[in-house]
Amino acid sequence: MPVTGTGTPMRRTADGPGPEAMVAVRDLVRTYGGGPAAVRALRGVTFEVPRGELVAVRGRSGAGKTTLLNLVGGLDRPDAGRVAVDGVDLAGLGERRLLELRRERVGFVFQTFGLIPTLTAAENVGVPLRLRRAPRHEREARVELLLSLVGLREHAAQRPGELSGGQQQRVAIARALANRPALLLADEPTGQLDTRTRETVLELLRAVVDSEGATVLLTTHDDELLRRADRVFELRDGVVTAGR
Ligand SMILES: Nc1ncnc2c1ncn2[C@@H]1O[C@H](COP(=O)(O)OP(=O)(O)OP(=O)(O)O)[C@@H](O)[C@H]1O
Repeated sequence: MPVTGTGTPMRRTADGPGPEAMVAVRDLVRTYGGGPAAVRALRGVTFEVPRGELVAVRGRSGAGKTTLLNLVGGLDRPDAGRVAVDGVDLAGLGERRLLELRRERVGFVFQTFGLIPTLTAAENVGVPLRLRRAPRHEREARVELLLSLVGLREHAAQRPGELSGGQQQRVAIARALANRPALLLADEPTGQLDTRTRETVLELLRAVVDSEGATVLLTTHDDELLRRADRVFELRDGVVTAGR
């Protein structure tokens, strides 16, 4: 069973992103607050994420990485500039269409995990499948596969409060992959993992890109993850530059 994506590996472009980039960001500006206390998190960010690549954004704490992922995922709106996902300009979408795009095309791994505390690990992973009313047998098979891929089969019945930070992070990754998103957005997806589980997650992220044709945009400080990325951007002083 495919882990994610469309099932068809996407075309790779050797000489940079073409017009059909999965994510295209132009002159993105996001300022929090106003007056002298205003924080200019993004000051004109432009970059593209080609389809079928694993792209990493690095930058110091507070550089604006989470802000950028939230804008790409349509969880927040920019003050200026454009975000297009899969050729769709997010500015042109109302809240309902944005929600549909997120549910159907995008998987999120948040730094804070965003798990529902009253649900078990398995139920959390199954949430996106319930939302799209997947039949029960499909849901159960998919949840089981994903939990074993992230090494958590034995923890299926535990609630987030009964799991370690690293285990919760892996539940969040499994949940983000539940609907086979074309685009996976992940904020520091290996931040809480030990060496062994980190390797599992690194391999999983590569697999969703290499075997399933998904596109991954993530933020990280993890050198090993940066090494395995197809492309690295650096976010510094509110703008993005090529990171390597
Ligand atoms: N809701 C908010 N209100 C006010 N300021 C905010 C808000 N969210 C973020 N900021 C500020 O915007 C800047 C960028 O924050 P962001 O969380 O995007 O950084 P980051 O690169 O993800 O950091 P980290 O690596 O620590 O997660 C920071 O200075 C932060 O304090």
